Amino acid sequence: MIPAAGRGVRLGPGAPKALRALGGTPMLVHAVRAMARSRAVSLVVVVAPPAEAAEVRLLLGEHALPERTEVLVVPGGETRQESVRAGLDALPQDVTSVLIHDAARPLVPVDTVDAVVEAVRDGAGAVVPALPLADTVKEVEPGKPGEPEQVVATPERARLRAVQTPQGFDLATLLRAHAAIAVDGEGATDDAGMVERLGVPVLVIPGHEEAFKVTRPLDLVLAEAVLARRRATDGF
Ligand SMILES: Nc1ccn([C@@H]2O[C@H](COP(=O)(O)OP(=O)(O)OP(=O)(O)O)[C@@H](O)[C@H]2O)c(=O)n1
Ligand SMILES: C[C@](O)(CO)[C@H](O)COP(=O)(O)O
Repeated sequence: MIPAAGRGVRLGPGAPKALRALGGTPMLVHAVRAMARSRAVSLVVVVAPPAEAAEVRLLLGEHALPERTEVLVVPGGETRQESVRAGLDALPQDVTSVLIHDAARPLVPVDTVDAVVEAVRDGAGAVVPALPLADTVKEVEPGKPGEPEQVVATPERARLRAVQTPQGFDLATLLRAHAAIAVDGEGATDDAGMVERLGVPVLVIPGHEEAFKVTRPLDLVLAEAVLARRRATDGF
């Protein structure tokens, strides 16, 4: 499943982020192709910005994908979590495992996708690809408006990871996590975060530098450079 219904406010004004061009092709198309490159993926559910769902259907019809890949487009919600919920509701009954991948991570290598799949097939209830941090991270006490923040703690960096997507799940476990959050939970910024709260172990596997999220304008500059290098060396 590819949540793609965000506006991309941090990227600056323009079309919804998933529809903005990367190397002349919408970011969403790159993300769908990145997932479809894995032979384990037979269905891609795209969660589109509600106002652009018809446009997204047309767009995906116009761009080549492997023949074995079925694509379904559903409208998303106000938050990423609501969009993922909409995507889960659209899954066919026979699905037992799901990968959830941000449209905003268009350049994830297929080896990373396959490594997540393998870990789920090996029995993990939830799997996240992750990388160690390069910066030191501070926990802060947010000040009142106009006042500076104060540092309250410095978590031990060696124990921290920056988490990427695709995140892989046993579908029943993820559905249980969503149901629990709907009853009494605060939202989570990633899908594995919800599963953690059930007390289900979340397995960490190595992420990849090229699976970075396009969030701010400089990320788009980096994505263009990575794509140009791939096109020059790998021809895609
Ligand atoms: N209501 C939402 C919000 C986000 N997403 C998706 O979740 C992924 C990760 O979100 P992010 O990169 O934060 O995207 P935006 O919400 O678009 O970014 P911003 O906060 O800058 O607006 C993206 O693929 C985005 O399209 C979604 O499907 N539905
Ligand atoms: C799911 C995610 O990409 C994992 O790092 C991230 O939490 C999404 O956060 P965003 O604020 O919606 O970009």
